[in-house]
Amino acid sequence: MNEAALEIQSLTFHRNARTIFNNLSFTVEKGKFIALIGPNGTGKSTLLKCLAGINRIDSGDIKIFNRSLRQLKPMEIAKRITYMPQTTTLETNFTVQQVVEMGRYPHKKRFSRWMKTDQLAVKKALEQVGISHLKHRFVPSLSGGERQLVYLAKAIAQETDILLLDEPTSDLDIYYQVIVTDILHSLVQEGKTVIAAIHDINLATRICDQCIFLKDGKFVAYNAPSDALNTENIAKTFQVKSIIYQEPLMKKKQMIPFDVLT
Ligand SMILES: Nc1ncnc2c1ncn2[C@@H]1O[C@H](COP(=O)(O)OP(=O)(O)OP(=O)(O)O)[C@@H](O)[C@H]1O
Repeated sequence: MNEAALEIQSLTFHRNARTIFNNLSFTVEKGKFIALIGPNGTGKSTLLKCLAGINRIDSGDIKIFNRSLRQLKPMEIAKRITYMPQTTTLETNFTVQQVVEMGRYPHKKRFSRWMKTDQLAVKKALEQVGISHLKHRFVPSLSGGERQLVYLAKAIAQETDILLLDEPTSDLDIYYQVIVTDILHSLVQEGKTVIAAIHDINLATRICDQCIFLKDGKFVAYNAPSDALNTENIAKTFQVKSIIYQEPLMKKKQMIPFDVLT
């Protein structure tokens, strides 16, 4: 097993007196791509926000590369973890370039100068995501999919070891789904750890190293997709009947939902 990028020990989190997670423990290996799969309202975004230090957990501990989040200041966390939210509606009138530059803020001291490394990181992220041509556009003028790419570029420009992405492909057409999937793969190849909430089960299980099926704050499965993707886990997680088949060209399991369980 690789070094642990994240160790979650007995995580408990309540919201408005409701328990979202109770004593949840798991480990994420460095350099793995984890897909977080589960129904609406089951806690995927909440979990990502806990891991990013945005949601303060009630008890337990989250360690990133062996250091507890509790010991780290927000700027220190932001040098190690990028969190890309699900909602990409930014009303403020920033250009694409300015938003991607915000990814560099954790690396800057107050009043410190903009360095060549910052400029290069922004340029590289814009190019990698394929949105250099949009850099002077104002973000509110972009389509939903274009905005999602801007936020991904910002996350990449932050140059962290761990990326937590909430629905990074939900607004994208199939062309950009493939582009973004390739980008995420190359980040993982570089040794980065990616956890992404993804609703498209076939996409998620095709591209990840391991997937978490989450239901009401509990793990139904945390395994390689070839093991985790089965009719029982789909039924337990989504209350849906499904057919699982082996796609012959990619040799990956895929799923067709066909009825709800009553
Ligand atoms: N700020 C908030 N205040 C109160 N309740 C919240 C808040 N954010 C989320 N919740 C509730 O916490 C639960 C988990 O929400 P969360 O957003 O984590 O679900 P999710 O699995 O990401 O769902 P989706 O797939 O719909 O995005 C839901 O019942 C949601 O209504």
